Amino acid sequence: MSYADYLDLRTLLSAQHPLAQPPQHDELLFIIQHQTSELWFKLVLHELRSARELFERDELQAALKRLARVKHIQATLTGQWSVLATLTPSEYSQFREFLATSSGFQSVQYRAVEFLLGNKKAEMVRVFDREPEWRAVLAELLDQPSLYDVFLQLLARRGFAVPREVTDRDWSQPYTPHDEVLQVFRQVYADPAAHWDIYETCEELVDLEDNFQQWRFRHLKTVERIIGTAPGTGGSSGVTFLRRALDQTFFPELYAVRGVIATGSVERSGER
Ligand code: HEM
Ligand SMILES: N[C@@H](CC(=O)c1ccccc1NC=O)C(=O)O
Repeated sequence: MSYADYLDLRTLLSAQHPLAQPPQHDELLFIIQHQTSELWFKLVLHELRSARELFERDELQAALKRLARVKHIQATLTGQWSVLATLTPSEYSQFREFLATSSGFQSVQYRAVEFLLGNKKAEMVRVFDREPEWRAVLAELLDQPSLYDVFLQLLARRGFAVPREVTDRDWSQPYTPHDEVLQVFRQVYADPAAHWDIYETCEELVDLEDNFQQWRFRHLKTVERIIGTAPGTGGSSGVTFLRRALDQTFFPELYAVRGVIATGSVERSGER
């Protein structure tokens, strides 16, 4: 077996099909930027699914190893935006019309990562009505607990007061924050040494979300410099839509607890 056989390079390297007529030099960059992102999304999914299973089996250290790898992949994905940022508005406008109404909305792997991390949006499954295998993958993930859901179940098994409505619920629904969960994290963050592995896992999850937000931010800023405030090919408002995504959080109580710790028991003396 050769290098090319093992890696199936004939398939991989013949999968770039620029559409612009006359051909445009920069379309290959656009295609490869997306394809490499999709390859990394594939590995992120593989690692996150495994991390979720390890949480279910109470194998926290092994799960953390998976998350550490995901964080490095995210850093690569975020760094990669600088390659696409070399695409100027003039260059992009040479082939944008050939993309028609296709858009990142239709990335099944991206949506799968969002679902696994807990951003459940049932309506996004319908995007894949005409691609039944992909629709099935997403429908299955929609109905399964997210990484955060299984982490909260693990905390309940460890004896923390995580309410029943959190550990046993309709997983297809978006997660809603609970004060009881915030109190659990308050306990953990008030005495890290007493709950070290849990504390470490919480911080890994925050890193993961932080990295995800950095990817979103670089997407937004790259899009802004290439198409400004033009609406997206997928029918959204474009950068306004992308900016709103930055307000979303996968792990609400892990962010809320920071305010609690920062303020401690000190009463605030009026807002300014
Ligand atoms: C010139 C480059 C790019 C532009 C102008 C652009 C623009 C946009 C816009 C405007 C949207 C909102 C949906 C729409 O109305 O189309 C969007 C969504 C999206 N884009 Fe891009 N994008 C670019 C490159 C990329 C790349 C390289 C990726 C990597 C895979 C990507 C992944 C996504 C994803 C996953 C979404 C859905 C986000 C969500 O639903 O929150 N985009 N993009
Ligand atoms: N939404 C982009 C088009 C775009 O970026 C795109 C088009 C086809 C396949 C992937 C894409 N990437 C991310 O949205 C635009 O409005 O120009």
